[in-house]
Amino acid sequence: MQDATLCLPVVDGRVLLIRKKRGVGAGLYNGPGGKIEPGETPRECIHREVNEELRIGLSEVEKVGELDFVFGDDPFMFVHVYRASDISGEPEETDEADPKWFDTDDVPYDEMWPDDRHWVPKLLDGETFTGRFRFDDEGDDLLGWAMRTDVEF
Ligand SMILES: COc1nc(N)nc2c1ncn2[C@H]1C[C@H](O)[C@@H](COP(=O)(O)OP(=O)(O)OP(=O)(O)O)O1
Repeated sequence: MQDATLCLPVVDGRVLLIRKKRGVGAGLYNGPGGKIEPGETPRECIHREVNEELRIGLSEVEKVGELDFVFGDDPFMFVHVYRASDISGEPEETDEADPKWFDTDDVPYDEMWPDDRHWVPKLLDGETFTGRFRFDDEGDDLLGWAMRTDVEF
């Protein structure tokens, strides 16, 4: 199982997403984030990844979720999810990511991983959650999911 992180900065009624340019989920909108490196904490990872992908800093960062992704019968990724209420700097396009702000009532779910429509609204509503999402072998179709809310981290 690969551990990873994901963060959605939500500032002034808008959420900052990236159009992923390479790797897992390339072409889709997602929050910035990535795989946790050996010896790194999840919190250290999300600050590093956001800086690498967008050249910005995060502030008022809280952990709000944990997502467990399964492809076929195999564990795929365990993702620590953060919400940031502020950023420092101006998001820049890099070779990994193209940033874009969206109104929180206009999130582009049709261009995101299919699990996102189940947990992103909870994050935007200030809820905490865990979720387990089971995809087909290739990770194309979401076959089933289960979520809990009001979780303490
Ligand atoms: C399967 O469903 C997923 N849904 C969502 N919303 N996000 C997902 C899903 N699977 C993975 N992710 C996220 C979790 C991480 O934020 C990234 C992983 O991306 P990547 O493998 O490209 O991570 P990096 O460390 O940036 O990769 P390289 O440095 O090796 O390019 O996707």
